[in-house]
Amino acid sequence: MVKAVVAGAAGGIGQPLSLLLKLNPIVTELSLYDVVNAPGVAADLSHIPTPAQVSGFLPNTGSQGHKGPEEEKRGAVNALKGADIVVIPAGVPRKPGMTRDDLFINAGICATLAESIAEACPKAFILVISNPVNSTVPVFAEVLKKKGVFDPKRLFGVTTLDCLRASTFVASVVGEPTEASKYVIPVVGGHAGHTILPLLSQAKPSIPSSVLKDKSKRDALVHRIQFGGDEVVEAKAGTGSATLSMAQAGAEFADKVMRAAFKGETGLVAPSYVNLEADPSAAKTIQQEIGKDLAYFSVNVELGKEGIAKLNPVGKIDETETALLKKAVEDLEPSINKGVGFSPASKL
Ligand SMILES: NC(=O)C1=CN([C@@H]2O[C@H](COP(=O)(O)OP(=O)(O)OC[C@H]3O[C@@H](n4cnc5c(N)ncnc54)[C@H](O)[C@@H]3O)[C@@H](O)[C@H]2O)C=CC1
Ligand SMILES: O=C([O-])CC(=O)C(=O)O
Repeated sequence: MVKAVVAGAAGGIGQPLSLLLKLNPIVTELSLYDVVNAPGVAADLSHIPTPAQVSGFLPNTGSQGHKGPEEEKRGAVNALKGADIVVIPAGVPRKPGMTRDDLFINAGICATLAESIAEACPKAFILVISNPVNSTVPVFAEVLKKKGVFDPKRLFGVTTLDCLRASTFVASVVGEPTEASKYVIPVVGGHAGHTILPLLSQAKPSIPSSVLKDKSKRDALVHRIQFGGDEVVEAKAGTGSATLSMAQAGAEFADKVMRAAFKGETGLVAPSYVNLEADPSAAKTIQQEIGKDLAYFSVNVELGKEGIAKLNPVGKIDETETALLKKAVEDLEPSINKGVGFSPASKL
């Protein structure tokens, strides 16, 4: 029996993500939480004949009529009770002209949800989608630490959309647009602009040197992967950011985490933005590779029964990537510090 929770389930990502989790046969219970409309989304999905039994929760569930921070937490705790995996796309998306860092207002939402998780399901795998991921993952970790339940092996920043974009854009540039899914490109670093570092030199199958050695082609490709989110934000012209591709990305990553944890599948590897303490000996190697003692970084993660089984080193990178890595680390550090230093309004 596997209980999955989506927090932010009524939103642009939350709805299609909840649909995809409803279609995943590993999930037997699907609990949807949002500050609006979660019961409606739950009623809708509940008519699909798959194993997952669906329910929806609002902040004031269990104590009608009040919607203060305490009520919000109570509703979330009801939704989260006994969860095995929690996927979190709760929070405000970007509008044109904004950076992900401008979404730091989501830190408060994340801190409140982290408190509820600490109380309701401290052992759950936590998959953070809410931006800015580079800071919200540290926010989750700090709250969980204060509550004495932090397990770095169970906390994941979801960066899968960067990998999907890398596959799609690489396939298009090499002239194989219909073969996108065969390209696997590790994307390391973080999830914002220059912190997104696609390791094109490690692509499988490898990218032809006619692309890799052509500076303008390669720079354009890297830029498109790093700033792919902006393309969608601009195309949506003020109505939001990537939702459908993100739902697919979130569902793919959640599926891998669940297959490793609950089905015992081995050899499942995917990049994710994690606290490097999840694998202390690998952390040292990674920090040496990146030239800085960052506490968080996205690397290829080997998934297992307890979440993170092993962190893979960045590995061999070429000269172009070495320069990109320097910039990624520079930009990532302040975002991590901002998340670590965040003080939620409520007393933890
Ligand atoms: N990690 C990634 O690769 C990506 C992350 N995102 C981020 O995901 C987040 C959500 O994006 P969208 O779904 O497009 O936004 P949206 O505005 O459509 O949906 C967000 C949902 O969160 C809910 N919400 C707000 N406060 C809440 C709380 N305290 N508890 C539970 N739910 C709450 C809202 O009611 C809404 O239904 C944004 O921060 C966005 O930047 C978006 C795309 C990719
Ligand atoms: O660009 C945004 O704000 C949403 C996001 O993280 C992405 O699409 O990668």
